Amino acid sequence: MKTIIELKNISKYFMSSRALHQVDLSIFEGECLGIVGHNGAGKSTMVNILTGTYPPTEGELYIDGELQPPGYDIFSANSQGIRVVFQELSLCPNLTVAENIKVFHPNISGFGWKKLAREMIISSLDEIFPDHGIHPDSVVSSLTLGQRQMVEIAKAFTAPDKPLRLVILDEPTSALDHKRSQQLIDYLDTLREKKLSVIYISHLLDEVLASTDRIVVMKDGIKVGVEETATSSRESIIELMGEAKADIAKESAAETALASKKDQGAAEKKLVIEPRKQNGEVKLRVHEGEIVGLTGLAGHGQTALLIELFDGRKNPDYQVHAPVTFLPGDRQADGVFPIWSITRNITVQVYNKVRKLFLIDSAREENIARRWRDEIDIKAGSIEDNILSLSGGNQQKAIFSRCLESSAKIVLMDDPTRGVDVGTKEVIYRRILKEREAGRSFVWYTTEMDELQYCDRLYVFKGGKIIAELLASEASEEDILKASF
Ligand SMILES: Nc1ncnc2c1ncn2[C@@H]1O[C@H](COP(=O)(O)OP(=O)(O)OP(=O)(O)O)[C@@H](O)[C@H]1O
Repeated sequence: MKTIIELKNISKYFMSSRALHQVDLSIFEGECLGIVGHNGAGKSTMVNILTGTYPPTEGELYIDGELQPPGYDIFSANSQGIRVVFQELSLCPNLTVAENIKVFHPNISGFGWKKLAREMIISSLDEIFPDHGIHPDSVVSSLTLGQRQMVEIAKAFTAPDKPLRLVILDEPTSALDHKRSQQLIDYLDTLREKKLSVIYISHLLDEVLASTDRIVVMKDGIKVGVEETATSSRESIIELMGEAKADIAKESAAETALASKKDQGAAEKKLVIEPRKQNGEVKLRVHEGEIVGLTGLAGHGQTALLIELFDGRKNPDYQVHAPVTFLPGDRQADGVFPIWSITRNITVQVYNKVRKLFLIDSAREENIARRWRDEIDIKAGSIEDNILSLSGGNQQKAIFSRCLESSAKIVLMDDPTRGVDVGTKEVIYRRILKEREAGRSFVWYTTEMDELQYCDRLYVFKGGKIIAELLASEASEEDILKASF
């Protein structure tokens, strides 16, 4: 197979923190290459070096056998047909979808630019996500997170000037539901014939196994293995990522079995969320010590309901009888406080715990942050570093810690494990189950079918309304999909 891009002996340091160490990697023409690894393993850093966002501290990058000079940057990468869809989406929220295409392709100009930009994005969306329902004149901020992710992906595949060589997708399905994720995987399958190479980075190992030809496994900035997908398995990948995590994954099966038996008895428990009026429609009810899952196709009102429940003023339909906390789905827009440290991001909701008279006691703050860092493995140089120095998945863990540290009795979660690695997810699930035992209630919207097995009851959404209530222990994936349509 023809090698189109090669990384040789690449290392990257941020001050004294090592993100990549002596990594060699070849990318073949027309292949779909998976990259997996725990949070902070160095996947995004590798992408940033490939796309010229950062220069490597040492090492060489070859494209078509030619060594790239020290000034290799995002423009050089773009001009050689290398594109990326970053984990944190990059569309301008105040512009329309078509205007974003114009910003991305400045060469589209003249009187007809708008028509051209509209056609370009719609034909790409139609090809990847049939029946997507996105209008090119919609302002991006009015789209759901999933729709923005679809636009971002479709945008990467538009190429008015030069042919594409490599498209890098970093966690492309993190806000997409099952149907849209499958559409993307089907589309990637068609690219081999066009000799377009793809790098697919994801913590969803089943998706990586379904879409790639080879899988590179990263651990602590080092490439620890390359597997042929055809002979690889979920277990062998987890093993390469670290044995401890493989053990955790095995234990989780037992936890899951325990979780699925937990719905009994809920009826006798106190209701903490209940509808104000019953008008014949299915309405959400949440009991003390219960995990309620919200499901259905993405963007059908699940996030909107969580926001309504969080903000009492927007909530005409429900009575909430206990304090709530909210774990937002859009990490960059609503989750992190970007100028604060990791510690302050974790403790911002619990000033009562860190206050000493009228001052904040930084030792107390640090104790809380350290406890969470150790429990859910937040990979940070120092917990006093800025939150943005963390990898995406580690930022997500900090936000999760913030919510669970609060004393709120009800935790509203919008896709809480988005971008979190497979080992830590299991730790998070166990923590949620433990909190439920202690009487906490969770309302959990997830785009991952697997996570629904941790819930007691499920509500399926369609067109902004709840259309079905299912008992999690009795509902199969098929039942949920049937109800969604
Ligand atoms: N701008 C930065 N400043 C300081 N450290 C950074 C910066 N960017 C990344 N790092 C560090 O480099 C390491 C690798 O991060 P990277 O984002 O590549 O991980 P990742 O494998 O993509 O993780 P995730 O799965 O969470 O996205 C992490 O320890 C991270 O904290």
